[in-house]
Amino acid sequence: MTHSPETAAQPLIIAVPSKGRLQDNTHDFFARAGLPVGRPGGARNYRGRLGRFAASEVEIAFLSASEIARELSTGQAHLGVTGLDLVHETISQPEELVHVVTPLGFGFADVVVAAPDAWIDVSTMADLVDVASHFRARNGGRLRVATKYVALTRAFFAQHGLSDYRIVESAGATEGAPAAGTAELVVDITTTGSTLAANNLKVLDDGVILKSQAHLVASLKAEWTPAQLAAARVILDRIAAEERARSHREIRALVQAPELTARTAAEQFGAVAPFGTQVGQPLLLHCPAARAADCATLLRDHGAPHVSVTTLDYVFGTHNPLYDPLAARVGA
Ligand SMILES: Nc1ncnc2c1ncn2[C@@H]1O[C@H](COP(=O)(O)OP(=O)(O)OP(=O)(O)O)[C@@H](O)[C@H]1O
Ligand SMILES: O=P(O)(O)OC[C@H]1O[C@H](OP(=O)(O)OP(=O)(O)O)[C@H](O)[C@@H]1O
Ligand SMILES: [Mg+2]
Repeated sequence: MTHSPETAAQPLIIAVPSKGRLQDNTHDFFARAGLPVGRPGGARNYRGRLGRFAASEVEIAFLSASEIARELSTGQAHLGVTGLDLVHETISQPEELVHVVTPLGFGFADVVVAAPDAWIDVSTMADLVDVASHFRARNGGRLRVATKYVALTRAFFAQHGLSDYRIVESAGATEGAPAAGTAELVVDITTTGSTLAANNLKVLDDGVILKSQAHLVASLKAEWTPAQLAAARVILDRIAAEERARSHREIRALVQAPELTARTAAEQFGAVAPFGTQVGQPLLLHCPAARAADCATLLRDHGAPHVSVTTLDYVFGTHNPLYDPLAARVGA
């Protein structure tokens, strides 16, 4: 079959961070799902491949985390890895433009409001509202807030009834602004808190605007062809299978009444018996990892002389908890 240029297959485009702290974790995340990110031509090449997909099926776009949020909102990428903070900062109506597929368990950071330690009377947003009006009366100008999270700051301050302030856009070294005399307050991201502490700043008690981590995010603005959806399904299947495997343990034991034991393990620990139960055959359970040891004890109490607990690589099921909601939202 020949294709005219208009009908030639368009690949599924996945945007991944090309630098910064999300990059390595993103590559590890795809590799765990058996889908290594390939970058032929090295770090200067801005297009790559995923796993064994042909270039005509899946294309990787290497971008910065904030560009990824933007490309998802305009539909230039179908899927992308970026921080939730950037999704909310960059996209004005995230619920309408993107679908959050799953959190990824890395890139944790809080977007916070911080004030100088020396402001001993200020520990809440309400205190800040008080200070803001006095500040204006005393200094003539408005309280200045250094940040690159302009949209998040505006929305959060409005929510707390704080309007007497001015934003000073800051691209880097934001925490240095108060000491440098260019702002009184800071809205920035913090992970360990050491940068804030080093700059004699404190987070307000109710000053956490957003708790962020890296997420896999899908675009609702992109055009989703059947082929692109099919590729997304394979990818999300692998990711879901790996996630389920990582969060569960396989437990095996010979018990006298497997049916009863399986039911008890389900009730107490949320374990499932994916292959059913049969008297005289070892009972095989998949149990949430955190409860696996307790579940093993239960099996011993139910007469098992020996219980083995192992890790899993992949667990594929009929339902795909990641793909199904996406398909529903893009109307597939
Ligand atoms: N300690 C941290 N400091 C900054 N960002 C962090 C931290 N921990 C996690 N992140 C996340 O990393 C993402 C930002 O990544 P990165 O700095 O690479 O992107 P960028 O802001 O687009 O690039 P640039 O900083 O060059 O403008 C955000 O989602 C942020 O929440
Ligand atoms: O709470 P902490 O663990 O101290 O981390 C927070 C700091 O880390 C980031 O800066 P980064 O070092 O990435 O420099 P950047 O401003 O150039 O992004 C961020 O902008 C904060 O300044
Ligand atoms: Mg940065």
